[in-house]
Amino acid sequence: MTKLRVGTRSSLLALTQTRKFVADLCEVHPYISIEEVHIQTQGDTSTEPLSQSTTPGLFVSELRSALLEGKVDFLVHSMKDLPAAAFPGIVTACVPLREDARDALVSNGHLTLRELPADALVGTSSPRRAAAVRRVRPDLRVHSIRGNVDTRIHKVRTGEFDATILAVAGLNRIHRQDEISEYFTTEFVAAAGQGALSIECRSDDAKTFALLRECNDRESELITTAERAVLLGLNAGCSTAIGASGHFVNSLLSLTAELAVESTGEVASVSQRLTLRNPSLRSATELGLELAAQLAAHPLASRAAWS
Ligand SMILES: NCc1[nH]cc(CCC(=O)O)c1CC(=O)O
Repeated sequence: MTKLRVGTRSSLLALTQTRKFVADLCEVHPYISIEEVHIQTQGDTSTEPLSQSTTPGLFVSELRSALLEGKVDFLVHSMKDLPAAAFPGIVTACVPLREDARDALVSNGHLTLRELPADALVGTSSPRRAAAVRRVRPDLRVHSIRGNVDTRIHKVRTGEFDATILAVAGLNRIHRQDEISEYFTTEFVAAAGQGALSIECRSDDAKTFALLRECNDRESELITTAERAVLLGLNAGCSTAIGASGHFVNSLLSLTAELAVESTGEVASVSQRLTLRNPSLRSATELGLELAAQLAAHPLASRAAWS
């Protein structure tokens, strides 16, 4: 019996997705036993608006320290919470099959964004989502909202906010999809890596790497690699209103990226498709970097903040 310890945050979403991954892993490797280690991060305790944080990876640094110190053997992250740059001593062992990458509106009265009354208060701490609201509904108010997914839904249901935007994947995972009043498909582009998990282990731990690797989904890995390369190329941080969304069309990897000005909602959008049928992680990265270069050269880029 191989024993492994998994490090996870202890929010409802983090625990649910960790347990789902562990269940899938145990199906592939029935002789493994997994111990769950809960780790609190600065992101769980701080009340400062995320976009004003100067520490990249607020939700991950304690988790990665525990991994490097040998307190745990692997980590389950929401990929969206990870800074785009690689971390020394740590590798992505696998990207499991990605969930729904879209954003959704949770509102009182089950209204869509276009149906919300003028002056309605929308809670979001994401510059990308704030820009989207300002573009579609410049007459609404946008304020920062903090807390876990369940807390944010509660803040809408108790009337503190009229609506909030959340990832469909997170709502699905905690079985709160009934709260959704609108799915955003064409209005704006979702965050790079949204809906995907990133499973990490120490780069010198070949045995754990090999076990985890069997849970990799190649398409999810390629798509999210391209999306995250857009962040890398722009050196984007939490304050950047940037979206990147890839998918396979007839076996070709296609990527769209959007950079917005948070205060006005103005947006620069670029798309490109790889002509290769079997892309490598390297060619997926190059596609993302190419779109980042196009966005950086856009006249709007000088007014779109990035750290
Ligand atoms: N810490 C924010 C965060 N990180 C991952 C998700 C959702 C799940 C996902 O994208 O995988 C969320 C909440 C949200 O944006 O609604």
